[in-house]
Parts: sequence; structure tokens; C-alpha cells
Amino acid sequence: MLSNTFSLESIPINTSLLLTASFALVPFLIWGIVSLFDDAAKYPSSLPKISISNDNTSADKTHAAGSFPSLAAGLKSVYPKFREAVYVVTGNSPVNWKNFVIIPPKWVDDLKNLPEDKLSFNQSIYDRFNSKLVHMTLKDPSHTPVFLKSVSVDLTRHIAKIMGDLDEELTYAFEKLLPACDDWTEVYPGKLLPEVVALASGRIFVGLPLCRDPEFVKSTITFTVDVFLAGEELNKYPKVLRPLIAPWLKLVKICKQQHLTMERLLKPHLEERSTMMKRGEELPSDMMTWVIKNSDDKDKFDLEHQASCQLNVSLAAIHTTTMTASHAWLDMTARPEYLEPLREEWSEVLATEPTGVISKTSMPKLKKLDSFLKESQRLSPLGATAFERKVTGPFILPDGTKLEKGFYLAVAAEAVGLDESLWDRPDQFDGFRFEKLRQVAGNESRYQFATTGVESMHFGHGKHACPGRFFAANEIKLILAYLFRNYDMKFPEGEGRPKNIQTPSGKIPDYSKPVLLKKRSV
Ligand code: HEM
Repeated sequence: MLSNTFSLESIPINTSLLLTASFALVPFLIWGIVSLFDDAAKYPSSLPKISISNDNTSADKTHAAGSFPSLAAGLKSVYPKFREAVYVVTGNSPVNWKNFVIIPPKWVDDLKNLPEDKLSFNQSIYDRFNSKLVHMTLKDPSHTPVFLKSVSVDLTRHIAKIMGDLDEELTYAFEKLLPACDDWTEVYPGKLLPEVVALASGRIFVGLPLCRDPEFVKSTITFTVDVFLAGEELNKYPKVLRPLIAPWLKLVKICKQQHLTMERLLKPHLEERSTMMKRGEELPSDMMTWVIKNSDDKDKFDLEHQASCQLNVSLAAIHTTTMTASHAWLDMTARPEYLEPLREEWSEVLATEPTGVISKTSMPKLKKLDSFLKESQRLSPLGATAFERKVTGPFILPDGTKLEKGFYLAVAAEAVGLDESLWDRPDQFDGFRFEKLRQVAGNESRYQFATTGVESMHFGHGKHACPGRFFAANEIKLILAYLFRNYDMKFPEGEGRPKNIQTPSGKIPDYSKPVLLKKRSV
């Protein structure tokens, strides 16, 4: 009887090895099969293709128009040839979509207002960042209009009213965080600005005293980092397995915990506002109030809803603003010849203000500063692409290319900013380029920092264009003005502007390098 029992010892050694090897291969086989679902949409084989990260191993090779180490390098290199063409990005592309189509910017005006069931901004975000799985979303997708209205309508409408608070919080933040700088002192933008921006944004999102609570400040800064890291971690697994794996990943648990922390921090403040509302008292002018006001009665004081709105607005606002301000600060330090004209412009406008604080109505008068910021963003954009969308219903592009449901598309926004047919000497930094362009009749508002268009898409374009950009523009101007009005700045001896770090999808400032600041005797 015993001899009939199946055991590895009972079979010859070669067969035993073969069986063991086969069992070991099973997970890889499953992996291979599920991976097939990852790239369900087939892109038209007739379109030219560029491959990223030298990953030329696929069938795409036959149509490859080039293979490039980074998305930015690839798009920049083929732009002159493919400016008016549709082409496909393949290979180890930085975004989680694997393949996507690049369309000429001139078509964006036709596509920008297509409904979500044709072209979806939200779906592209979900897929790119695994956002649902890493708790990057609102409590309920049906809350999106409430969230967006609070940013696009209420925040923008209240800018005039909140400028004083913003200025006060920035001054508080800089005084708290900057050393004396009586002599040249090293300051690291990457250490300083996230906290400055978090404090200032927090003042407008939740108000005092919560905005200065160190745990709140830390949460708003780290949530963004955590959800991106968790999303990247999940990218290592095939798409169909991610919902099963996500709840077990440490990073995903941390993101979930961030929501609970935010709920705990907000609880007493939300309760206080509920009491104030019952008493008929006026609520403070901040994001917490606007979310309450815009929500249905049942959601107004729902902690989970408010916490997810707060985390999402911080996610959209803090690092984008920090990096854009850091790029501009580095550009300013590298070109001290701009400091005096910027200081003069600021002083002239400030002199017209009875309150001693630049108001919203005076901001548009700072044309040099606005231009400097736009030029800095043109040469150091956060993303190589913009207008990233998922095709949710098939449609035909103006050249006849059919885009199927499931395709992704984007515009080569950074390369557009370097287009010689659009810009004079585009590779050169000309801080007042846009100020000069605005002097031409008809161009007065076309080239403002916060203006979007097919030539300038770093805030997106169309119905999903960044709704926080007017607030961000004012905040960044106040930050830079604080620095150039109060300090002289330079880089350490023998060093120039630190080169941007080319990430797979964009450019981030090199936070490992300091700027030297010295207090001015004003
Ligand atoms: C310099 C700083 C910022 C940059 C560069 C930036 C950039 C962007 C970009 C590129 C988009 C996508 C637009 C599209 O694809 O059409 C976007 C969307 C968005 N941004 Fe910003 N942003 C910044 C600051 C802010 C701030 C301060 C807030 C909030 C106060 C904010 C809130 C949002 C929101 C809510 C969306 C989603 C819009 C939608 O779903 O329709 N952003 N931003």
C-alpha cells in the first residue's frame, strides 16, 4: 500500500525536478496571463511610435521612430518632425498607461470640452496613479462637483478677501522657518518651501489655529508623497491583481491612516462650525466652510467627506506650488540682474496700496513678476506632457485617426514651450519675454502666468484647467516677493543654478542644493 502513495521520493529525480520547476512557474504564468489585460487597447499600427527607456523589445519596434531615455527627451527630439502629427509613445513610459497617443496642440481647442463619456480627465488620473486603490480620491465620486466648486468658484472669488491672511501667514512662516541670515546663510528651498506653502495654504483651507498645528502641516505635506509612492508600488503588479494586493501594502495602509488622522484633526473644528451655523453665526472664509456650504445637508458635517476634500486639495496644491516657486526662486538667484527691476515694480505698486499689502486688484499690475514666473515655468515645467485624458467613447481626430475606448492621449506641452515657430530664441531665459508680448495690442491677457491656451498648457486647458491657478499665482508672487524684497541671494562660490532633476515624466528642482541668502538693509 505504501508503495502506491504519491511522494516526491517515489519518482525519479529528473521528474521530481521538472515538477518542482513547473510549480514554481505557475505564478509567473498567471502573472503573464493577467498582464495581457493591462494593455487591452491596441493602438493603430499605422501611427509612428517612439519608445521610452530603450525598451525596444516589443513588436512596436517595427514602427519605432526612435528610442529615448526619458519621455521629455523623446518628445522634445521628435517635436520638430511630428509637430502636426499623431504618434504613439510606447515602452517603459513613465505614466502607468503603458502606451498613449500624442496629439498636436492645435486640436486641443476642439477636444477640450468633450464630455466625460468621450474623453475623461478623471479616468486618466485613476489609471495613472491607481488613485482609487491608494485612497487618493474623495469619499464618494459624487462629491466631485462640491469639491471643484469650492476651489474654482469659492476660492477664486474670495482671493481679494483672503490676500491679507495669505500675506500674514507667509510672513509668519518665513519668520518661523528662516534663520537670521545676517551674513550669507545656506537655505534649502526644498526644506523651506513645502512648509511655507503648507502653512499659507492651510490658512486658506482650514484657518487658524489648525493650519499651524504641526500634525496638520505634516499630514498635508506627506499625503501627496505617500499616495504617489503607494501608486508606484502598485504599478509593479498587473492591473487586474492590484485591487487584491492594495489593501495589504504598507504604503496603502499609511495612506488610509492619513485619512483617519485628518478626520481626528478636523473633528473639533467641524463640530465648532456646526454649532456656529446652528446659532446663525457667520463661518470663517475658508475651504472648510465652502465645502460645508456646497454640500448636501446630509454631508455638510460629514467628517470623512471633509477630510477627503482637505487631503485632496492639499494634494493638488502644495507640491505643485512649492516646485513652481522653487524653480522661479532658483531662476531668480541665477540671474541677479532681474532682482532690482522686480523690487522696483513691487515697491511702485505697493506705494499705491493704502493697507500696505498688495491687493488682488493690484496683482495684475506686477507684469514683470508675472512674466518672470511664466518664463520660469516654460523652461522648467513640472510635466513634459499636459492635457492627459482617457478615451471613454470612440471618436475620430481631425486627421481621420480613430481613437478607441481605452486609449490615452496627451500633448507634448514642454516641447510646445520650446517651439521656434512660437517663441523667439526659445532655449534662452528671457524673464520679461511675456511682459513684452503683452504690450502688443490684443495680447494683454493672453500671456499671463495663469492664462491657459494651446501654446501654454502647464495648468492644463479647457474645462479641467487647474481651478487653483489664480490662487497659486498670487501665493507664488507673495512668496517670491518676500524673498527678493528682504534678501539678496546667490549660489555658493563656483556654483550656478542647480540642474533640474529629470524625472520620468517631468522636471523637479534639485532640492539637495542650497541658495545663500543675506538680509537686506531696507
Ligand atoms: C503652480 C501650481 C499648480 C500647478 C502647476 C497646477 C497644475 C495643474 C494641472 C496641470 C492640472 C490638470 C489640468 C488639465 O489636465 O487640464 C491641475 C488640475 C487641478 N488643480 Fe492644479 N496646479 C497648481 C496649483 C493648484 C492649487 C493651488 C490648487 C487648489 C487650491 C489646485 C487644484 C487643482 C484641482 C482641483 C485640479 C483638478 C481639476 C478638475 O478636476 O477639473 N491646483 N492643476
